[in-house]
Amino acid sequence: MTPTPSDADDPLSWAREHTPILRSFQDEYGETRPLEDYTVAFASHLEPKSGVAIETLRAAGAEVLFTPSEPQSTHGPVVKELDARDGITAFAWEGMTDEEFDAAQHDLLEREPDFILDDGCELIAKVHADHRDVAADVIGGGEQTTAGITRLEAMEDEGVLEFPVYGVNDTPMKHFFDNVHGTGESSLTNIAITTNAIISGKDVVVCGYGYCGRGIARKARGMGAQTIVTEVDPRKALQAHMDGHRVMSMAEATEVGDLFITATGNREVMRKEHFEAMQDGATLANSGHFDVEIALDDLEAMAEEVTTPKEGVTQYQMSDGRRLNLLAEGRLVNLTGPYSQGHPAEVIDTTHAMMFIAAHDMLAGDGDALTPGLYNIPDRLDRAVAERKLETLGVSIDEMTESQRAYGKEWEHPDSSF
Ligand SMILES: NC(=O)c1ccc[n+]([C@@H]2O[C@H](COP(=O)([O-])OP(=O)(O)OC[C@H]3O[C@@H](n4cnc5c(N)ncnc54)[C@H](O)[C@@H]3O)[C@@H](O)[C@H]2O)c1
Repeated sequence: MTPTPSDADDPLSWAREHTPILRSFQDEYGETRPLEDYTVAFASHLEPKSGVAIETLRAAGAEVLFTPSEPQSTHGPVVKELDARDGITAFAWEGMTDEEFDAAQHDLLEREPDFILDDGCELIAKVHADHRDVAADVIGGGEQTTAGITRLEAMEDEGVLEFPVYGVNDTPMKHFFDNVHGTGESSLTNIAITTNAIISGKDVVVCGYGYCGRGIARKARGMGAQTIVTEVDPRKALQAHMDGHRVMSMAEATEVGDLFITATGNREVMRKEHFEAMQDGATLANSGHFDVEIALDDLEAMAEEVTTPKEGVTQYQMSDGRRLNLLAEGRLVNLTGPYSQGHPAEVIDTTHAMMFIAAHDMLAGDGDALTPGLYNIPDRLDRAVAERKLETLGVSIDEMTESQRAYGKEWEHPDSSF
C-alpha cells in the first residue's frame, strides 16, 4: 500500500500524536471553553509542537495571536495552517528578518492581548517599553525560558512590571525536563546532523552547568565524548566535577576543545581571546536563548575569509590558517539550524502544558487575583501536570499512608529505637 502523507494536510498531526497532555486539555476544555472571552498572545519557536499549544489555547476558547520568539525558527506550513483557522492570527512568516520580527511583535501588541505567553520576554518587555496603555490592561503573563526570567527579575527589581507573570521556566515540570533533557538531546542531535561529524571521542566543552548545560554534558558523555565544563559559579563547577566532568577555565578549555556549546544565558562567553587560542577545525554552537553567547563581531573582525562549507556551518578562516566552524549563526542550535526541529515532542508537551496552565489559572482559575510581580506556578498545578504525564506513560506510583503523612509532620519521633 502507498502511504498517505498525512502531514501534507495537517503539519501538526505528528506533534499532536506525541503531545498527550495537550490533547487531554483539548478534550477537557473543548467543551467548557474557559478562555472564551480572552485574547492570548503566544510567542514561541513556531514549529508543529507550538502549533499544538496554540490550537489547545484556541480549543479552550481563547482568541490567539501568535508570533515567533526567534525570527529564524519558524516553519512556514505551520504558520499557514494555524493562520487559516478561525480565531487564530499569525504575526509571523518563515524567513523573517530581525526588523520584520520586531515590527510583527509591535503589530501584535496593538491588538491589545489580555494575556501574554512569552519565550525570552520580548513581548512582555516591548509592551512595557512601547505600549504602556496596552500593558495597563494586560491581566497577566507566563514566561517559559530562563533568559526571559532573568529579564523579568530585572523588571521586577526596577519596579516597572505592570502585571503578574508566572515564571513557567521555574516550575519543576518545565526545567527538570525541557531544559535538561530537551535541550540536551536536541542540541546534540542537531549538531551531529548539521556537521555529520562524530561526537564520540571528542573533547566537548559545555559552557554553563545550569539545567541546560547539565543535560548537554550528561548526554554528550553518554555518546562517548570527553566532557569539559566551564562555569562562573563555584557550586555549579563543583557539581560538574562531582558528576565526573573535567572543569576548567575557558582559557584552558579553548586549547583542548573540539566542540564548544554555550548554555549560560550570558553574553560573550566565547570571545576574541578564546578564538585566538582555539584549535583548527573547532566547532562552536550556542544553545542559550539569545545569539550573544558567542561574540560574533569578534569572529567577523578576526576572519580573513568567511565561507559556508555546509548548510548551517559558517567557517571563519583566521590569518594563521586555522578554521573555526560556527553552527546556526550562533543562534539556538537546536532550533534554528537547517535540520533543527527543537525539543522532542514528549518533552515540550510538559512545557506547553505548564504555559497553558499559567494562562488558565490566571484567567479562569479560582485563586485570588495577583498583584504585579513574578510568581511561581502553584505547586498543586505542577503536580497535577506531572500526574497527567505519568498517566499518559502508564506509570503508577505510590501514595503515602496516613502514618507516613503524620511521620513527616512530627519532630519527636517517639517510636524510633534511639
Ligand atoms: N536551547 C533551548 O531550547 C533552551 C531551552 C531552555 C533554556 N534555554 C536557554 O539556555 C540558557 C541557559 O538556561 P538554563 O536553564 O540552563 O539556565 P541556568 O541559570 O540554570 O544555568 C546557566 C548557567 O550558566 C552559568 N554561567 C553564567 N555565565 C557564565 C559564563 N560566562 N561562563 C560559564 N558559565 C556561565 C551560570 O552560573 C549557570 O550555572 C538560557 O538562555 C535559557 O533561556 C534554551
